[in-house]
Amino acid sequence: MLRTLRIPFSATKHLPSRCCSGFVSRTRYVNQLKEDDEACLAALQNGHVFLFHHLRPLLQPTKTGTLRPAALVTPDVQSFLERLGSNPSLLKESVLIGCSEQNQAQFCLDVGELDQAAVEEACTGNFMDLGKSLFLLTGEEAPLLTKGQALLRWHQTSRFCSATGQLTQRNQAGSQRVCPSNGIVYYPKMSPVVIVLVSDGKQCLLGRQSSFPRGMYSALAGFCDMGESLEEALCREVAEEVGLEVLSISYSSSQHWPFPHSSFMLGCHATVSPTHTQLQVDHAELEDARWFSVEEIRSALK
Ligand SMILES: NC(=O)c1ccc[n+]([C@@H]2O[C@H](COP(=O)([O-])OP(=O)(O)OC[C@H]3O[C@@H](n4cnc5c(N)ncnc54)[C@H](O)[C@@H]3O)[C@@H](O)[C@H]2O)c1
Ligand SMILES: [Mg+2]
Repeated sequence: MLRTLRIPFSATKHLPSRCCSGFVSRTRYVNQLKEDDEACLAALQNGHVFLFHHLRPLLQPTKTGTLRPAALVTPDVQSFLERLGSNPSLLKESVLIGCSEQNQAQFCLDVGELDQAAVEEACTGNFMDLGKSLFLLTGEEAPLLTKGQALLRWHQTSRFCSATGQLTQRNQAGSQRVCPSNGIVYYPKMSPVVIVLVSDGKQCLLGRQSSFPRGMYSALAGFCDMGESLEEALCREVAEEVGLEVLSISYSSSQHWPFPHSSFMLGCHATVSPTHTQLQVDHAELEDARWFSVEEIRSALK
């Protein structure tokens, strides 16, 4: 059986935004801050901080009536933290998420230990569910919040060494945690997931899980198993979920997906033989799977 992985040139359209020549220097600056705790602490003093409350980001209204993530300057954050009687070292729990085009380091901080309403009043904003926020934000701002939430969640749920049970210590950037007794270094974890639009040349295959909102169908998806290639995971998932054999694969693009934990979604197209399209749906995984014509997809997207 022929199974090929083709990376089309169009994948370049998904490269990160690099509108000015500072991309390399910003990238290296962020990398340096991950390595150097003192430099990272100094950058925090002059940086921008995005606040979360129990992993829900703070959004502020703009003059045009839209919402934006609140990029607060550190002295302002420090002063209202003091005013609200927070632990003085709370600011140091910020995690580094990037660097703006104005060369300002960007951090996230979860202030879940403080009274939510008091923080919202001090910052003239509201903490919102991340899933809902993503429908309200522009493409450029949403990834900052998903990255920040994922990193904050990882620190909140990965505090102990799985070999010794001891509390691990994070570096200032929050890019790793180290066990003080055996030196094991832990890095933020993502699970690779393949998501695939299967086609027989005329129709495409979509499925739905019983947990999806009514009427929603999506491309097939599944977690990669240990030791599998992307291609192997894709062929296994399609075989498991709908009982079809894939003939060819092309990679499309990738995306970090924060729900329910951090997944690294690898988007692909795949073809099956137009003479072997009979589905055998595994109802333990999918409530339904169906072939859809181009016209049906067009009218659903409208
Ligand atoms: N169409 C879709 O299903 C769709 C669309 C968009 C995003 N996603 C995301 O893709 C991810 C995977 O999709 P799925 O649920 O269909 O996967 P799946 O088909 O692999 O089935 C999920 C099951 O796989 C097992 N599993 C194996 N490795 C796992 C891991 N690292 N983490 C959690 N469970 C693991 C668990 O038993 C789990 O119940 C989900 O997180 C989902 O949010 C899926
Ligand atoms: Mg699945």
